[in-house]
Amino acid sequence: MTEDLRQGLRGAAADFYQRGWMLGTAGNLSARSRADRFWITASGRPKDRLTLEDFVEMDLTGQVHRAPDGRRPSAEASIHQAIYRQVPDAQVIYHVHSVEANLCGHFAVDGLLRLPSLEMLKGLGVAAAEPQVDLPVFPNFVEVPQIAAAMERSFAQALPPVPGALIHLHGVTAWGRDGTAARHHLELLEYCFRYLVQAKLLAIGA
Ligand SMILES: CSC[C@@H](O)[C@@H](O)C(=O)COP(=O)(O)O
Ligand SMILES: [Zn+2]
Repeated sequence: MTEDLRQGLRGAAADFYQRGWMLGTAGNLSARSRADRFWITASGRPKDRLTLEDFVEMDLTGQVHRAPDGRRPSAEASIHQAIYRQVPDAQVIYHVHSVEANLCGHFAVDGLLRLPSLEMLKGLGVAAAEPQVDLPVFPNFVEVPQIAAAMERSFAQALPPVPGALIHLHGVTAWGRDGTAARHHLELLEYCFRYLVQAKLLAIGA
């Protein structure tokens, strides 16, 4: 069972690497193994060639339970902890660094990125003819636990309108009730980012 979780994350990482979202070891992926524990990619590993030894099991307080060969958890594990603590439905979390996600950070106003008003947002849980959805954008503090704390404070007040968030000039994080849902959410957000960049190039409103 836990091997299945890690195999699922390996497959997702290889796929996201091919799309250019996890180059140069960028990004981190995790999956809950039980309510208060999750497997997460070890820090600094190449995401196109992860092995089963490239995952660390830890809990929601940050304590490491299994670390093959002394692997260290992702440097951004505190962000995963914060999301798992605040979003009970989140079973899988994907954090990637795409060019478009980082370009879109420049379009944010007061920490919010207005997503394009597309029917596809239905796949992110927003069913409206012309959806008006703002994605939260968090500052990229040098100390990662500060990013995690900002997210946790925000999510404790209200969860984002869609299952994802941006970190400014850093990357996007999306989650779901399983690997398939998390992947769909990430793909839909990335589609929105590409749309927004194209719309800006064409100088049209989104
Ligand atoms: C390519 S450097 C990117 C890292 O600083 C970080 O943002 C990242 O996403 C990967 O960190 P990691 O510790 O490997 O999980
Ligand atoms: Zn990152």
